[in-house]
Amino acid sequence: MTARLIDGKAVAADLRRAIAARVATLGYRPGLRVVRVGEDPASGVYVRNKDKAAQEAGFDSATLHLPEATTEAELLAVVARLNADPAVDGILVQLPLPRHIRAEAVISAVAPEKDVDGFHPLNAGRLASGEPGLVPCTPKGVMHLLRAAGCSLPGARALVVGRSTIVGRPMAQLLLAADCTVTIAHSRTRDLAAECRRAEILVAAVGRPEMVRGDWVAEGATVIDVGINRLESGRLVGDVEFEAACRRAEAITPVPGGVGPMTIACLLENTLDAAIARRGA
Ligand SMILES: Nc1nc2c(c(=O)[nH]1)N[C@@H](CN(C=O)c1ccc(C(=O)N[C@@H](CCC(=O)O)C(=O)O)cc1)CN2
Repeated sequence: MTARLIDGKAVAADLRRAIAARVATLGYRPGLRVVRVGEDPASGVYVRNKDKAAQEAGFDSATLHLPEATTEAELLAVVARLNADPAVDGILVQLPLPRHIRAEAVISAVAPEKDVDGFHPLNAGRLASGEPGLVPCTPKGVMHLLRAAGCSLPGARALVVGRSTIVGRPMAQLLLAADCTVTIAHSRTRDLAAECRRAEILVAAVGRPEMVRGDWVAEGATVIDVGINRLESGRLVGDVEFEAACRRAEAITPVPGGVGPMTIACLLENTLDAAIARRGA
């Protein structure tokens, strides 16, 4: 079997077009502010791409780039100002932050109704309770991809490899909300290979290059690779051994061009939802 590729670029482009069309019907431009602290080069690329996508969709978007030496108190003051600004519908603080700033303190300081990353504990709690709220962009994007790929979710055995608060946990909650039978695997899981081989839907979000071996993939599985790892050669690879997995999976996301583009499209979707919730349609 050679797996069908799930084209994240195309699905993201469709979603972005639909969002732009909806924005054009509003009597205002949804406001997005992305805060970047320091000089992490990858963050620089992601923040630029977010700003560009937001502008293209008709948002009022801007990036606040603060120096590496910004203190936690200074960053919290910036967040407080954005919370109070009526022109701002969505606030995103790009991660990772410099080591001297506690990410949890900053995430908790963002007003939950403007938390377009969906990382605030209130939004995490809403997701866990099955209540409506803002949902983290990467797992939300994965759900769009599974649906676009025609994957049948109710009752499916889904395995999420990784338990981060940003991807693994919300991913498991979203799959559960879609009636999958969900397992979360992590660094202490015994016999990860056996767990993977049982999965009809396998979501890898561990951040370790090609850790999920091709022969761990069940015949006919749908494989979603959330990992984006840059090797010393400069090549980007996912968390799944792609070529070997393609021989067993029915459908698979590539890296790049799979989940990554969906993260940005879903940021726009969250910002549009936050704007409509605050200001109306
Ligand atoms: N506040 C946040 N910080 C971070 C998040 C997040 O959702 N919120 N996620 C990641 C980085 N990220 C967005 O911020 C992101 C990563 C990758 C991509 C993407 O499109 N990747 C491309 C490849 C890009 C390349 O060549 O390097 C792809 O997969 O095709 C988009 C967004 C951490 N921080």
